[in-house]
Amino acid sequence: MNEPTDHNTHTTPVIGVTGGIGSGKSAVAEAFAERGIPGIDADAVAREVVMPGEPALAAIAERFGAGVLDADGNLDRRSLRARIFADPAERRWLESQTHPRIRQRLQTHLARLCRSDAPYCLLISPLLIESGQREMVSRVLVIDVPESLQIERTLARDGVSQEQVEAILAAQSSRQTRLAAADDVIDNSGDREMLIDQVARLDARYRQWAASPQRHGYP
Ligand SMILES: CC(C)(COP(=O)(O)OP(=O)(O)OC[C@H]1O[C@@H](n2cnc3c(N)ncnc32)[C@H](O)[C@@H]1O)[C@@H](O)C(=O)NCCC(=O)NCCS
Ligand SMILES: Nc1ncnc2c1ncn2[C@@H]1O[C@H](COP(=O)(O)OP(=O)(O)OP(=O)(O)O)[C@@H](O)[C@H]1O
Repeated sequence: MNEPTDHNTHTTPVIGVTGGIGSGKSAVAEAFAERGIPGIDADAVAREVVMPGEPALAAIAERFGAGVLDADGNLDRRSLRARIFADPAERRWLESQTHPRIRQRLQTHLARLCRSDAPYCLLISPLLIESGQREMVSRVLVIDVPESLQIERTLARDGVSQEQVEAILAAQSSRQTRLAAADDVIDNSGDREMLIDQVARLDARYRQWAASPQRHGYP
């Protein structure tokens, strides 16, 4: 197992896709995938590191008690979600357990993904800027929507209360902070067709950029 661990060893450039809860990251990733661009989703990797048998799950059960596990020993995500978004100190503790492991696995997944034939690939993460994952990518694509729309779309999608969505939003970077870190922005306040059009335009630019010998500046 000699997986490269440094992002500089990847031959395929990685674009970080970020945005707050319900901004449309998955929808954007799907539109890129339809154009042949693969991606790895940090939320999916975050689920891997708390599977039964993983050290992070044992640490969580020790800290929060067996009440955060279901009858089969799986993480009760709803229960943990309620606890960590009600208490920033508990959230920071959870992140101290999970984020280093998530980062490490993302490196492994990216190393594999970036040996594929794709011209470039994506790292899709809600906390790209907040969690140090920024270092793993060559540029940052922010999916931008007003907070009111984030809340509206998340409420329509998930069985969560408005209060909980607002608590999750409060735990994430502000819209301004995210936009300040952006190399590129997709405005996802319109319909899906508008989203797909923006992805098509960006994909054309990214392909040109990825093929350029020095990959600096804007394509
Ligand atoms: C608290 C948990 C169990 C809730 O699980 P649940 O299935 O309900 O939500 P899911 O994991 O799909 O996350 C949904 C959204 O919540 C937001 N979110 C999740 N964790 C965090 C966090 N630590 N800080 C801010 N927002 C977060 C993100 O926008 C994410 O897309 C889970 O989110 C978790 O383990 N979080 C800690 C790991 C983490 O930071 N993951 C974020 C990706 S690196
Ligand atoms: N342009 C759009 N028009 C209408 N609905 C949309 C649009 N883009 C995304 N949605 C819907 O809004 C919800 C949130 O989008 P999506 O799941 O892609 O966001 P996300 O950023 O991946 O969220 P999370 O961080 O919570 O995983 C989904 O139900 C999705 O189908």
